[in-house]
Amino acid sequence: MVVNVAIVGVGLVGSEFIRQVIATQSKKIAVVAVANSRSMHISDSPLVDDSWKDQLLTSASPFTLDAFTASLAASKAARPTVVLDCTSNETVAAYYPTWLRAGFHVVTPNKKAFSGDLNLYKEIVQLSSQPGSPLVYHESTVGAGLPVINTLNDLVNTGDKIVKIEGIFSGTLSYIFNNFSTLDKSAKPVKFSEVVSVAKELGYTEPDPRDDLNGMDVARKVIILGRVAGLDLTQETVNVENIVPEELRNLPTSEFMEKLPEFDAHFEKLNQEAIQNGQVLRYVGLVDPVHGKSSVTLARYPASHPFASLKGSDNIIAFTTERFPNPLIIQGAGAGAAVTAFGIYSDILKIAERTRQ
Ligand SMILES: NC(=O)C1=CN([C@@H]2O[C@H](COP(=O)(O)OP(=O)(O)OC[C@H]3O[C@@H](n4cnc5c(N)ncnc54)[C@H](OP(=O)(O)O)[C@@H]3O)[C@@H](O)[C@H]2O)C=CC1
Ligand SMILES: N[C@@H](CC=O)C(=O)O
Ligand code: NA
Repeated sequence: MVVNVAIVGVGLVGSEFIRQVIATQSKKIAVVAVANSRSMHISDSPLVDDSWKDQLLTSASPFTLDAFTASLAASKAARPTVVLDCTSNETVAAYYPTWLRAGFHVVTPNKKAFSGDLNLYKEIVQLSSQPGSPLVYHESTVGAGLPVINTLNDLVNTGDKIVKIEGIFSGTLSYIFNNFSTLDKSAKPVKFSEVVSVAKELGYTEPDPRDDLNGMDVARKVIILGRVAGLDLTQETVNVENIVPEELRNLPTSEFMEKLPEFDAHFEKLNQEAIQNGQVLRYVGLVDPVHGKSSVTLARYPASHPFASLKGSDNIIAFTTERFPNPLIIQGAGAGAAVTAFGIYSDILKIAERTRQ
C-alpha cells in the first residue's frame, strides 16, 4: 500500500530522507507535506524533485502543529498517513498522542517522546498497541538506522530475558574518542576541541554538541532501550557523567565552541592517564535491569576489548540475555544523515507493508 508521509523538520535528516525517497523512486512512499519551525508546504502531488525547498522557503503558510494536522485530514481519507517528526523538539514530541488519536501513524528519529515524561511514553505505547490502532516506529532513535530497537523488541516479544545492554550509543562520542584516545602510535595526535568541531561538521552531533558531551543524548538512548525492555527508566534513575567543563555549561552554543580549546589540556590529561595504563577512553551506556543501575560513564578499556577497536562514528550495542549469554552484538555507523534516514525509510516501509489491504 502507498502511504502518504508528512514531515515536520527538514534539516539534515528530514531532507536526506526526502532525497533517498526521490532517488529510489519509491512506489510505497508519497511525501506530501513538509514543514520547519517557520512555515509549511502541503503539496497536491508527491514530491519528485528538489523544488519543495523553494516552495517551503516562499510558503505563505506559517507552521503550527494544529494547522499542519488539519491540512492532513483530507489526505488521510485517501491513504494511510505517516507523520514523520525529524525535529529534536519536545513540543512536537508531545503532540504524538493527538496524531495517533486522529489516526495518523508516527515515525521519528526524535528521542524526546520516548525518553522524556514517562506518562507521555506510556500514552503513546497504549495508543499504538491496540489491534488496528495507528503504528509508531522509532528505530533511528538509537544507533541511527542500525536494527537496535527492532532486535530488542523481537527479543522481548519472544520472551527472552534481558540481563544487560551495554554499548557505545553515540556516533559523536564514538567518533570523538576513537580519534582522540587511541593506542595506535602511528595516529596523528588531535586536540579534543578540534575533533569535536569535525564531528559537528560531519553532522554527527546534536544541534548543540553539549547535548552529546553532557551525556544526555546517551542517557536518552539508555532510557529508550530500558523502557523497550520493560523498565520504567527516567532521567532521575540513570546515573550520568557529564564531561562538559562546568564553566562552559551555560554559554550560548557558538561561545561554547569558541571556548572549548581552553579545556584541551584537561581532556589530554585524562587521555594520557588512560594511555599510560595501556587503556583508551570510551563513553559507554549501560542498561542494567538485574542490579537496577543504568548509567552513562566515561570509562577506560584495554586494547583487547571490542569497544577499544571501534572505528569512525560506529556504535556498538551488546545485548546479554538469557538466550545470548555471549552477547548478541550489533555494530556499525550510528550517526549521520544517510544512515539515520535509512532507519526512517525502513520504518515507513514496515508501515506500508502492515497497512496493506
Ligand atoms: N544527525 C544524526 O546523526 C542523527 C539525528 N537523529 C535525530 O534526528 C532528528 C533531526 O536531526 P537533524 O536533522 O540533525 O536536525 P536539524 O537541526 O538539522 O533539523 C531540525 C529540523 O527541525 C525543524 N524544527 C525544529 N523545531 C521545530 C518545531 N518546533 N516545529 C517544526 N519544526 C521544527 C528545524 O526547522 P528550522 O530550520 O526552522 O529551525 C529543522 O528543519 C533529531 O531528533 C536528532 O536527534 C537521530 C539519529 C542520528
Ligand atoms: N548526536 C547523536 C545523533 C544520533 O542520535 C549521536 O551522535 O549519536
Ligand atoms: Na536504530
